[in-house]
Amino acid sequence: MGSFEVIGGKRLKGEIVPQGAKNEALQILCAVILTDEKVTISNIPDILDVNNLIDLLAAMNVKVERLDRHTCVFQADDVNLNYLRSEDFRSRSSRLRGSVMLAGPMLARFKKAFIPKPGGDKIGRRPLDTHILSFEKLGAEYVYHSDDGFFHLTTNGLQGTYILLDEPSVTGTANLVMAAVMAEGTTTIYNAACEPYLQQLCKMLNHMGANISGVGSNLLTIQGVEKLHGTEHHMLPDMIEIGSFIGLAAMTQSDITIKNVGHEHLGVIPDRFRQLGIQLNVIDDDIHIPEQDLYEVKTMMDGGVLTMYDHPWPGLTPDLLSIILVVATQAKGSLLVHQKMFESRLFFVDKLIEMGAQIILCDPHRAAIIGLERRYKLRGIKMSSPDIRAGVALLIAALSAEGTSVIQNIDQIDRGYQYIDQRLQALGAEIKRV
Ligand SMILES: CC(=O)N[C@H]1[C@@H](OP(=O)(O)OP(=O)(O)OC[C@H]2O[C@@H](n3ccc(=O)[nH]c3=O)[C@H](O)[C@@H]2O)O[C@H](CO)[C@@H](O)[C@@H]1O
Ligand SMILES: C=C(OP(=O)(O)O)C(=O)O
Repeated sequence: MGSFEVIGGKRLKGEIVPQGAKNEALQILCAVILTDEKVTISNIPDILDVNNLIDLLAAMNVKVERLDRHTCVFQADDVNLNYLRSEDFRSRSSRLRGSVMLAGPMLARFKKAFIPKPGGDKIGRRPLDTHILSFEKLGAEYVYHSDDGFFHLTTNGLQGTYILLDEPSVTGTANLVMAAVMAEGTTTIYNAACEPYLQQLCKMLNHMGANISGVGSNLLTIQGVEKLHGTEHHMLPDMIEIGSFIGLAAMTQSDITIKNVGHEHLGVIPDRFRQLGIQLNVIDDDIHIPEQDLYEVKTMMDGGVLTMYDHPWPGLTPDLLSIILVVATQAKGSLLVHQKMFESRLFFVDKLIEMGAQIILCDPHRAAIIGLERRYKLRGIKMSSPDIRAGVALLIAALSAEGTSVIQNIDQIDRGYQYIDQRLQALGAEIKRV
């Protein structure tokens, strides 16, 4: 597996264009199975997870025509149902989390689905209960095969009903919505996740002939339709990449403009970075981060230490907490990061501590960061990327550090960040793939 060698301490300068959104892409690509007509998707990020899902669709016998690296035409008019019980399907599905969302469309269109153990970040327990219980409420039956970890789902026909989700799972809501669009009657989903990824999915499904209302809220009403047809869909910019670039600019004292960010879809993200004291200028649809010597973390109104925690949309996504944490290491002031959703996502702070950061890992969910105020730089070290966002947080730390760092296991970063070494080189970073 490859590594990045980074010589840190350089200020960067220039413009960067965010890729299409990874987590939107994973939902949208699964939705192409809902019709036998052509679906054209553009602004597809050229990243490992998404390319693995495209290959998986092709292995299911979905026709895939790549017009360019970011645009594909899909046609699921001859899906190979037998393939879904194969070892190859199991092995390909286990490479990414998003593969789990093939189940909803399969149930809707073919009345059966297989869910092998999905892959994705190892950041804590990631149960599938919300997915399976929702399918059951729509009228599917399941058998769990403990020998190979497959869920096998079948139905005689899905029936719309009222479903109160036990938690607003992102992929669980997407799976349920895709199952319900062709169910008989009305499905009401309360406590639905409503991230921009899901808003985009619902928008695309409505263009395909679905009847979903309440989009953007946690109460979705879906009138089942008999058939969906082809459409065209353009992916939003990746809000997690945008947040990562804001953090990168601040931490490396760089002057960076992030182009075409889709500001109206970023929710609280810009304000969370402003609370860290980072100056952001929104110019048209770009975000400009000027070179800043120091940023000072705000306190609570009563003077207490600021806490940043994750929360389902429109709260702060957990996927940006690792980035926020690394940026706080050089701030003036202190921050408490509380990662509520995942219990194994903060252990990478060991590496930051080894680099010289002042962090106290209070427990698996909470880390207190005492900003260094740039009194001294972090030191470059050899480290390994445990998951996608910790990987990028460590990369940001390495770019700001004194000396050379080596980051191993960069497949984790390539899962979600497109051509990241080349795009950082274009900003003046000294990074190479070794
Ligand atoms: C492919 C994809 O889209 N992955 C994203 C998706 O994963 P994914 O859809 O797998 O994550 P879920 O939304 O299901 O939940 C993630 C974890 O948080 C817990 N949980 C969830 C909601 C809640 O209110 N309270 C709570 O504790 C769940 O029990 C679970 O352990 O959403 C996560 C949460 O935004 C993101 O980190 C992932 O990047
Ligand atoms: C956790 C993430 O991804 P996945 O759900 O694909 O593992 C992420 O994108 O931060």
